[in-house]
Amino acid sequence: MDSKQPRLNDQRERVIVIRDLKISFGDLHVLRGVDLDLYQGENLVVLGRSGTGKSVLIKIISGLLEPDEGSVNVLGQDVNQLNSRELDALRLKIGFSFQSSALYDSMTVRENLEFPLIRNVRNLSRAEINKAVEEALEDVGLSQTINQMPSELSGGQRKRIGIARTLILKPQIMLYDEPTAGLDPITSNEINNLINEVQERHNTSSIIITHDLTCAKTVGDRIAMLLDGRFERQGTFEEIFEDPNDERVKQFYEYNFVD
Ligand SMILES: Nc1ncnc2c1ncn2[C@@H]1O[C@H](COP(=O)(O)OP(=O)(O)OP(=O)(O)O)[C@@H](O)[C@H]1O
Repeated sequence: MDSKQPRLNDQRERVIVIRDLKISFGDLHVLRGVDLDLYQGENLVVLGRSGTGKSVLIKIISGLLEPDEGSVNVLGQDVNQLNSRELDALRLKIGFSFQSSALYDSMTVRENLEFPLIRNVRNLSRAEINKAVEEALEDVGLSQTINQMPSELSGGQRKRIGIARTLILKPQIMLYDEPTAGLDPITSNEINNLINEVQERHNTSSIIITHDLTCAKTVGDRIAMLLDGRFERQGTFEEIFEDPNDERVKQFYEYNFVD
């Protein structure tokens, strides 16, 4: 399988800028000086073994956790300086696709998609809501499921609907936490393609956290590997994995299967 041709924006506008980020829990120094840039329109894959602090990083970016040191700027705003109302407004511009973001089983697909709209956007007409739901379903290629219940859908379809529910608020940044976890290779491939389609259609900037190197290779314009609390290695998939001498990188590669 070929790697993705990196899609790098000429103007290189940055939507996330993180500098010297540090956080510890007691004696556990999780992030020890993280520097990271996310450029407009790119897919950045964050790789790292379990417990290296990937979820902590996402929580800091979204203002759910405060770092001990360092700066986090998201869409031009210093996250640590925002009050709770400003943070809520910023979070509406970020789409979270988490493993735990399950659909409501008692609601149809349509109702699941309407839910974030009705809760977060005031004064929408019925026609506007219908249009937004239809567009979001088209985005994920599942228009025909609009009146179905989540229990009638496959795991991959549910995942796509979950992503549609996030896209309906037209986020500028997408954060995908292990998007292919628990999915078979064919369904994983569909989700990887969807991540690329979302990027192309909406020019969204995304961080994709994954252990899955096939996912990293398929969706990543750039890969950042979290090692010992820092992004010591950043680059294209080939750049990251071409150095056979770095034992930690090698171990990670050998742990996975990439065709
Ligand atoms: N609120 C907290 N209080 C104490 N320790 C925490 C807290 N949040 C995270 N940790 C610890 O920080 C470390 C990093 O956790 P994190 O969830 O970010 O790992 P991860 O890289 O996302 O792992 P995985 O790939 O398994 O999800 C872990 O050792 C975890 O126990």
